[in-house]
Amino acid sequence: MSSDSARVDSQKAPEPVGLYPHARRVGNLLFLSGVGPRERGTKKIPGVELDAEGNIVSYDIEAQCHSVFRNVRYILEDAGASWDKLVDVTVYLTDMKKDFPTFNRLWAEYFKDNPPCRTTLEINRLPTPIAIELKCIATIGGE
Ligand SMILES: N/C(=C\C=C\C(=O)O)C(=O)O
Repeated sequence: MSSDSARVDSQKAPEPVGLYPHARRVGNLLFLSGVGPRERGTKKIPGVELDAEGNIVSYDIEAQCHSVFRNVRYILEDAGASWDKLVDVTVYLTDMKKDFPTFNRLWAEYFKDNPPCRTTLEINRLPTPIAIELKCIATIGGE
């Protein structure tokens, strides 16, 4: 890995599910790895009911949205950035038709009238049994 970026490992966000940091800083930009609605130190996913094989039986998208926004905030804060420094967010939903209206409403509540750029995509499956994952870029420092 190039040494001209600094690794960020959050102590509050959920543990990565593979070999990647929570974020990397390059100059005054902060690139976050994709993060979902999980809780650090537990396999529990807010609002999700799983069967014995770990397949999703049901989930509450509102609980997942609150959780994933909280995790993004944790990573930003542990990196020395903040929520209002987000500039670009890619949103992955596993069920656009069902979950987009709720997600879109909560997004507006979290960002009020100064939101970052956003791209929302539907994908078939995420690496963990979650319904939403965010990929974020923020600015940091240099002010
Ligand atoms: N970023 C990745 C997974 C994140 C999953 C989660 O936070 O639940 C990845 O595998 O690249």
